[in-house]
Amino acid sequence: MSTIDKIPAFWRRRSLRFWLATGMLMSLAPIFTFALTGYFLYHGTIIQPLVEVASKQRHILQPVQSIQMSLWDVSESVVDFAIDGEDRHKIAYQQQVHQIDDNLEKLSVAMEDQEFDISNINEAQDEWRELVTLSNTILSGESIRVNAIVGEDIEEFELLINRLAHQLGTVHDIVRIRNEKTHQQALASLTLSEYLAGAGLVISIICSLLGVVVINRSLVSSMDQLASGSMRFSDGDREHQVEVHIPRELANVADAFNQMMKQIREQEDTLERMAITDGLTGLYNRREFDRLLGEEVRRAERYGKSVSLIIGDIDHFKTFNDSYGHQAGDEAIRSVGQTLSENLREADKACRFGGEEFVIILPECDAEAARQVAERVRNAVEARIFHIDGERTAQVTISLGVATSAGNSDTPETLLKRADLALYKAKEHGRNRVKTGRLIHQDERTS
Ligand SMILES: Nc1nc2c(ncn2[C@@H]2O[C@H](COP(=O)(O)OP(=O)(O)OP(=O)(O)O)[C@@H](O)[C@H]2O)c(=O)[nH]1
Repeated sequence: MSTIDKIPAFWRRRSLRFWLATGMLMSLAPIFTFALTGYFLYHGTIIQPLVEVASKQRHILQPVQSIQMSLWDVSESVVDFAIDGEDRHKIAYQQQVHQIDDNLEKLSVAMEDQEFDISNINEAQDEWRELVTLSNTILSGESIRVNAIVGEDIEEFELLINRLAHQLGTVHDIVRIRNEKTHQQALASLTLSEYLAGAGLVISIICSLLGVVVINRSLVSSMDQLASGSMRFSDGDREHQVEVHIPRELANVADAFNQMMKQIREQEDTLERMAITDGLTGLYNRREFDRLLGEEVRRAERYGKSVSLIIGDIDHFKTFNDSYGHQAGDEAIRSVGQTLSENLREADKACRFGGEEFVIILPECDAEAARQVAERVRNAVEARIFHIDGERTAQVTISLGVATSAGNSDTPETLLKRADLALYKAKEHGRNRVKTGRLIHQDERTS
């Protein structure tokens, strides 16, 4: 499966903006999510209960504590009055009574507001009223000493004070217990929030890493591919294709790059072909022939095989040119070139040696086989009728010289020389014929 097949169609060709936005969203989404969740969680389960606790503290526990303090002042004023009968105790008592009345009222309203059971507070109010009645009775007496009656009243007064204090203590405890419960719940929520914040942090880090991967996959690795593709091409790897599919912008660059590389490849191929071929016939040119002959002679030498060489020259070509014109001469050369290509094996290499001369390299081909090839070519050239100016037709013949090198008997130059001598003989013996060159001696080769 190629890389492109692994990318679902939806993701292919998505723009750079899309990938950057996706990467950023992946990084930031968990942070926003956890921030919002955290806010609602903190607000609903921690802040709100704590605010409630503080509010209860202020609206219930404060009046309770204030009443409890005032009760001791009331007790002190009444008892002191019973002892010394001074009016200042009455004044202090009245002030405390007002305060306790006020606070009891506030307490009752606050507890009702906060949906507490107010039976205790009602009982406390009843006991307070009883206490006020008894206190008023004590404070109306003239004695400055504690007599028997006042003593009884004082005892009952203290009993009532204690009961009221106890009642207020119960109210205080009820509120405190509920506050503690709320506090505990807030603390549990705080712990849960801490875990969630930890998990959120981990998820945020993972998502941020995923965001980095998305940006890396979409941008950095695509750019790396482009860079490595350019490097490979400059290092000579002409077949490498840059595979970039995301983001769209870089995929377009990759497409343009691949297209450009294809054009360069094609131009290079054309140039390479032009450098080794002859423009008129499409056969190998003289330079390539020199290289190919050297290569084949060396190969034959190394493996102890034979290699043959045929040189052909169009007969009376000067006369042909003079009769039909230079363009017709070119047509004749092209026609002979095509005849050669059509009558050779794939391994054989036909070249235009220059002018109206051709050479054929026949690897792993002995003298007799080469002679037969030359004969076949000669016949084919003679039989071919070609058009020279749209209307007229013409024919040419060709003389051919053949030379064969067995093992290390020849160098490229001696093989060529022998084939050339054979061609000369073919011309001498009347043209349109094949002649085979004799073996050259060692001293001839080195001279
Ligand atoms: N049209 C054309 N003529 C060429 C080309 N190259 C060489 N010639 C001509 O080919 C002719 C070769 O003539 P010669 O070397 O005298 O030989 P020939 O007339 O073929 O006689 P033989 O080879 O002895 O049969 C010359 O007139 C060259 O000008 C070419 O590319 N095109």
